[in-house]
Amino acid sequence: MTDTQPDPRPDPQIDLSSRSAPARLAIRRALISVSDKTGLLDLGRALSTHGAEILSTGGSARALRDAGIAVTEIADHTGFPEILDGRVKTLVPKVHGGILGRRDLPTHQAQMAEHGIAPIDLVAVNLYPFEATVASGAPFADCVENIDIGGPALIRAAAKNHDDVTILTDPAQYDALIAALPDGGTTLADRRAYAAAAYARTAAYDAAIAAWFAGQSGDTFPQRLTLSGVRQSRLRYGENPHQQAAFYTTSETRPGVATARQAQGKSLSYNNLNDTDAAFEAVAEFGRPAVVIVKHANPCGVAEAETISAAWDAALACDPVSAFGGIVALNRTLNGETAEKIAGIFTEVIVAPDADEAALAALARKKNLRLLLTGSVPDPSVPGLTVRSLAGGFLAQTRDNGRIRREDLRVVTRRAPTDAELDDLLFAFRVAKHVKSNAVIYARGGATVGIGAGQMSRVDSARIAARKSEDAARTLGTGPALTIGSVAASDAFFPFADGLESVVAAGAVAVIQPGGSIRDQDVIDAADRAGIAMVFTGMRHFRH
Ligand SMILES: NC(=O)c1ncn([C@@H]2O[C@H](COP(=O)(O)O)[C@@H](O)[C@H]2O)c1NC=O
Repeated sequence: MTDTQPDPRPDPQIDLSSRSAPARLAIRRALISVSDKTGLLDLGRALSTHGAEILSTGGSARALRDAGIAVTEIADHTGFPEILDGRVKTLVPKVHGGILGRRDLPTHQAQMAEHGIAPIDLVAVNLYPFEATVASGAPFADCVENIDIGGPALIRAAAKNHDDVTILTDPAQYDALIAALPDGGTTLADRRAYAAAAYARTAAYDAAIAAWFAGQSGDTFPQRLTLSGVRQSRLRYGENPHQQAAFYTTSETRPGVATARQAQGKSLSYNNLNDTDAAFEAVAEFGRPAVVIVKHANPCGVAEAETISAAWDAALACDPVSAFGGIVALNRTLNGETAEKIAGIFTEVIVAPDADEAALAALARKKNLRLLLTGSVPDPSVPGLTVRSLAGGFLAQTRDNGRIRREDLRVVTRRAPTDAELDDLLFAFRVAKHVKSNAVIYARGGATVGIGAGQMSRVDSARIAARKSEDAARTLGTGPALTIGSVAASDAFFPFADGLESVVAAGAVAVIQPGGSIRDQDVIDAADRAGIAMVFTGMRHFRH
């Protein structure tokens, strides 16, 4: 569940002696104007029971009245009708004066009395569903009409005058408010927490509107970009125990860690979330049943096969030592047979679109193992933005949704790859996209047999991948390293022939790489001398 409640505990650093605000604020008059009517009747009933007069706008007033709760239409209170199809309902001095007038200032009190303005002690507002309207693909005019004007004005006014006014912006806050009524109302600490949540809400709302407008004119990188998220959980710690962390979700509905249902297991850590995201994005690249095992955000085994169980076997065989304590992502429903096998080694997280009954039963014994079910798999070709912070700012870029197909490849060597080699080359290059640079991948038969990740030299990545393949062959007792006769993928071009010569030395018989180096011809000549096939993709997949 989304963790939207403001933390009502006062921050010890904050001076709560604020002017003459009472310890508890009794609510004599409340203004309710909500689009999302969830919890409205419970709130209205509780306020009414505790003697509050309720003012309310059209639809909210109707719902309250229909439930038998006493309510005054805002138009009757202000003496001014709701006009312009609801564009002006509460934007009148009698409402905003009642919210903004300071109770501790005699001048404010005198002016309020002079103009017949009654104080409003609580404002409960949630906004026109702009984000949901946009997400539904509604026409431009409908989206514009769903930009709430009066609501944010009420929220901002009430939050500003939090000394005297309680502001609720989310039905999830109603229970706490209802519980505070018998105690005499909200505390100043409560109201400050609600005010913080209120400004965060209007900021996020305006950020969504700004992003939508920028998107309408095709501007992916507007002059000012506001990131907005809702805290889904506080994490026990960050990447390391001395770091604090929390998980925020955005409005993006891409299937993955943010939208998944956790079917079992301990709570997810910062590293779990990061690695699971990496694993699930990688496994989504493949059309056939596929498994990706990730350690420290890098795949240590990837395979596709006729069945998900066979894909697991092949992915594990790539590097069974590193797979210990890994994150396992599947692009098909987890079945009992595969679940039994995965549970056979220590696994931190399994993420899959779904799991059948047998799988759930098989994993139930492993109480700590986290199982995330996402419903579907993300589409790797869908565009989107990714961001990363750095000192003094953040970098934004479009998601790497590049996908190389067979027809994009250019054969640059005398020998052309066979059909089977082409399949493996494309497979290996898709894996390379999800391995930190410099990445060199060896693959055969739809499975990785050696992964070299994150090295400063491409030659080192090639050698490390080959050595790991030898280690795996030794561990599994399968004879010589499986790189012999494999294909190799490089995420970026070989700047010199030495990288290519390394993969040839490891036994690769076909290579896929972007090309584009000024020394491409040296690399092609080396490939021809070795009698291997090589294709250029024209697309690089750096990943940092
Ligand atoms: N225009 C106004 O003065 C105004 N005052 C409040 N609203 C919004 O009207 C909605 C509630 O309307 P109703 O109670 O009629 O269902 C709320 O989402 C509230 O944010 C307004 N609508 C939009 O701007």
